[in-house]
Amino acid sequence: MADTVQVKICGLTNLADAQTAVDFGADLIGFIFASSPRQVTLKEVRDITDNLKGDAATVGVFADHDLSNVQQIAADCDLDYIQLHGSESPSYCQKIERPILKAFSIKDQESLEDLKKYDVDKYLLDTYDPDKIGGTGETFNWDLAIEAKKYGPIFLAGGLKPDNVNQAIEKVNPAGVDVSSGVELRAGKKNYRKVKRFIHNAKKSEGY
Ligand SMILES: O=C(O)c1ccccc1NCC(=O)[C@H](O)[C@H](O)COP(=O)(O)O
Repeated sequence: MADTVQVKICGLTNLADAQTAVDFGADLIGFIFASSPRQVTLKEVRDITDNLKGDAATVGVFADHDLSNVQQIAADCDLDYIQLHGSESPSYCQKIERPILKAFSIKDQESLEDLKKYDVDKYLLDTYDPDKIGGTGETFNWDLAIEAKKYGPIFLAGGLKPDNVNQAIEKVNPAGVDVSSGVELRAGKKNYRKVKRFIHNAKKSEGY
């Protein structure tokens, strides 16, 4: 049986969607401060987290932001994790005083070379796309994710959906799975049936 897998629902933009994800059992919920159709403001995230019931960890997603900007937002929103989704250096990551999910765009074997330079809490593997840094809706070769586990705990992202998340967990046995577009009605608005099925199917792998 697979180990306990953490489920992160990303790209949340409003309280109703965030509360639904938490109520269905999400372990982490992600808010995108990077440029994205799912981008949120500090005020929007404060409004969500101030009113949210439950104990999911909150994740702020940034890409090549000024360090001081990240630290300020993290403090103002009391974020539990910082997800760095750009080309932040290892020394930049060391300066963040909160647990880090460092995202890596995976294209081929060579993409894994970057991981060995970083000492972070979690390695989030996402699909390489020349035009998007996240939310691609596309999977990558999961054999590379299996190989990446030698560097530390990985979160598998990229093109996961209710219908393939169980297969992904059975194959890769990651520390966590992450989804954004695969559980949406449209960019920035979640489909509750898909959110429920995604979390159910991910947790099913643990024998739930
Ligand atoms: O989702 C976005 O729009 C996004 C934009 C810029 C940086 C990061 C972004 N998403 C971060 C995530 O953690 C997503 O969940 C991850 O990329 C997977 O997305 P998807 O393939 O749509 O499930």
